[in-house]
Amino acid sequence: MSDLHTIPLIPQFPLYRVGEEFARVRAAAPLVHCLSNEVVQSITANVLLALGASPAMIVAEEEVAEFAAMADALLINVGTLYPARLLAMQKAVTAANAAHTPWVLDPVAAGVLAYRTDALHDLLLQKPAVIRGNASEIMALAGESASGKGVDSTASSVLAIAAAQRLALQTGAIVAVTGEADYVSDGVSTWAIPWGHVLMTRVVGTGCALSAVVAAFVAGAPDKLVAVAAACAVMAIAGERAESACDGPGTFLPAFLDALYIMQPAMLKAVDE
Ligand SMILES: Nc1ncnc2c1ncn2[C@@H]1O[C@H](COP(=O)(O)OP(=O)(O)O)[C@@H](O)[C@H]1O
Ligand SMILES: Cc1ncsc1CCOP(=O)(O)O
Repeated sequence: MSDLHTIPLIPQFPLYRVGEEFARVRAAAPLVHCLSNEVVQSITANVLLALGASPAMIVAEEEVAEFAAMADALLINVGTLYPARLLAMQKAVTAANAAHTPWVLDPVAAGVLAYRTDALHDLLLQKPAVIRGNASEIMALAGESASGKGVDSTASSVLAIAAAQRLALQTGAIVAVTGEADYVSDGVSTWAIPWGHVLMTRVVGTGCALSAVVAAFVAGAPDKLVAVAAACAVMAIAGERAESACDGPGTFLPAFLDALYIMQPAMLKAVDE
């Protein structure tokens, strides 16, 4: 585990680049094939729609390969994993790789349960473009003896920076570790995304929806590291704005969707200049 005294200084991702990436995604309106968990389907689809992307939850073993090849990006989230779903995921990933469709892995509760942890290690061999998880999940995948509290992290993201960098080098994926601040790394360069609000952890699915947004941003991206950092920033900034317009978790969710919908790429540029 990293030691607080050895945490490197990580540069903050510039807001003007968030604006540029957001403009690219809004213009492209990417089609995102989501094989997510059964808890977060609705918030995931709504977040993608509010942003301007097109979600499709195509999950049947008979259909996933065909759809992964026509989508702009694929999301694999193991939150509610069972054998039939895992088989569909493996077929979707194989087809995505053959069609050069980038895919994102959300390793929900990695390290907590043996079945999903074994499945995740197999999926890692299939070259995800991005891995997005909380600190416990990223540390577990990087080989540390970390374990979350079910689907939640028991560690701070700042303590998982080294694990994220190592996992990126091991897999060739961009790794995003999220929490109080988000850190995005390709193993060589690392960006910090300092925005967000703790209320985002009091409604289910913000992390899972973020992984879907990461998939939307990575579709056709000229620079995947920049795309993933921008995706994290857009969600975190929307979280801050929603918090100031709500009373608690019940009103946070609609305020969050509104914040994503209202957000304009040009506004993000202007704040930084
Ligand atoms: N303590 C916090 N303060 C501010 N933002 C947070 C905090 N915890 C999580 N977030 C934000 O919530 C979103 C989901 O992250 P996280 O809770 O780490 O994912 P997961 O749901 O997979 O555990 C991210 O955009 C992150 O920036
Ligand atoms: C509660 C729960 N149980 C299995 S998957 C899941 C959703 C986790 O969503 P998130 O980590 O984004 O809050």
